[in-house]
Amino acid sequence: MSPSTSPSTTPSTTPSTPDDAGGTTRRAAVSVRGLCKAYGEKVVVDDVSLDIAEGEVFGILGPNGSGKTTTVEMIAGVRVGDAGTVRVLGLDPWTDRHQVTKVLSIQLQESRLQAKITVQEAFELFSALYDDPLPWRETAERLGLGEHLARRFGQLSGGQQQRLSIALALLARPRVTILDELSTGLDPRARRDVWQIVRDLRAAGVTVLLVTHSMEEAQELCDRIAIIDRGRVRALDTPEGLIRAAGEATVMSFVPSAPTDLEELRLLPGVVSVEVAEGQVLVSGGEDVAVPVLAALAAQDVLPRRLQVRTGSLDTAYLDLTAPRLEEHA
Ligand SMILES: Nc1ncnc2c1ncn2[C@@H]1O[C@H](COP(=O)(O)OP(=O)(O)OP(=O)(O)O)[C@@H](O)[C@H]1O
Repeated sequence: MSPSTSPSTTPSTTPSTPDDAGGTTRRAAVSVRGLCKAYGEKVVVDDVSLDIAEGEVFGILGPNGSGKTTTVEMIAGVRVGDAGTVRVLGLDPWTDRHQVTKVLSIQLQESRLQAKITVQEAFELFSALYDDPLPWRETAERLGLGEHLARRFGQLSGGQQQRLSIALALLARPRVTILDELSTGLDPRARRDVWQIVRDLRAAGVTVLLVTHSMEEAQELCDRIAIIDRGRVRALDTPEGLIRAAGEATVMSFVPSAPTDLEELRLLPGVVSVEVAEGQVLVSGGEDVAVPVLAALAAQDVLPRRLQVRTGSLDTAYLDLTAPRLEEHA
C-alpha cells in the first residue's frame, strides 16, 4: 500500500474494527500487523498485531520491559520496526514521519526537554511547530501550569514535568495521541484531572493510546486493553471481557441469619462456587449473580447480614496472563 500524501485522505484498504454496538464497523485509526523489533539478540516486540478504532481509548498493559514503549514508539515512527507494518490514519509512520506528526502526538515516558527551558518557552517553541495549535495559555491553565510559566523545566516537580509533557502533546490538536505512563508521579487530584482530559479527548473523537501500569486507570478509561508480555499480545478485550475471562466477575459475601440451603444456591444460574468460611458464605459467579442469590435467600427466609458484593477487577486477569511461565524458564 503506498502512503497517502495527505493526512486527511485514508486509503480505502484501511482495516476496520468491530463496533461495540455490533453490526456496523468503525475505521481503524491505527493498524499494526506482524510488528517485530529486536535489540541485538533480544526480541522485545514479537509479532504484534492490533487495530485501534477511531475515537477509541486503547490501553496497553504489561510488566516492566515487556515492549510497550518500543511498540508505541514504532507506531509513532520514533523507531522503525525490523518487520511488520504500521498505519496511522492510512499513513506509514516509518516513511511518512512528517505527515504523521500532523495527526499523531506522543507524550513520552521521559521528557526530552532541556532543564533550562522555561515552561512558557516550551509552550511557545512547541506552538511554533504546528499550523493550528491549541491556544497554549488555555492549555497551560487547564493542566495547572499557569502559575509556573516562568519556572525552568529542571525546577519543576516530577508531576509538573509530567503535566507539561502531556500539555505539549495536546497542543498539536492530534487526531491520535499516545500517552505513555500518563499518571505516573501525579498526586490523586492531578491524576483525576488528567483522566478527565482523556475523557474529553474521547468525547472530541480523538483516538487515545494509553500505556499504563495502573489497572485502575485502564479499567476506568479504556474501551479495550491489550495485555503485552515479553513482546507478545497475550490478551485483547474490553476490561469487562478480560475480567470475565479470568473467571472472577463477582464475589458476594454474607453472614446468613438462619440455616441456608447452599445446594440451592449452587444450582442458581451464573453461580460458579459457594463456600463457607468462618460463618460467612462466599458466592462467586458471573456479573449478574447477585440478583438470583438474593431472591433465593429471600425465598428461604434468610437475611444476608453484612452483605458485600465485589465486582471482579483487572488485577486477576493481568496476573494470570503475565505470570511467569514455567515452560519458558525451562
Ligand atoms: N535502545 C535500546 N537498546 C537496547 N535495548 C533496549 C532499548 N530500548 C529498550 N530496550 C530493552 O527492550 C525491552 C523493552 O523495553 P520497553 O521500554 O519497550 O518496555 P516497557 O514495556 O515499555 O517497559 P516499562 O514498563 O519498564 O517502561 C527492555 O528489556 C529494554 O531494556
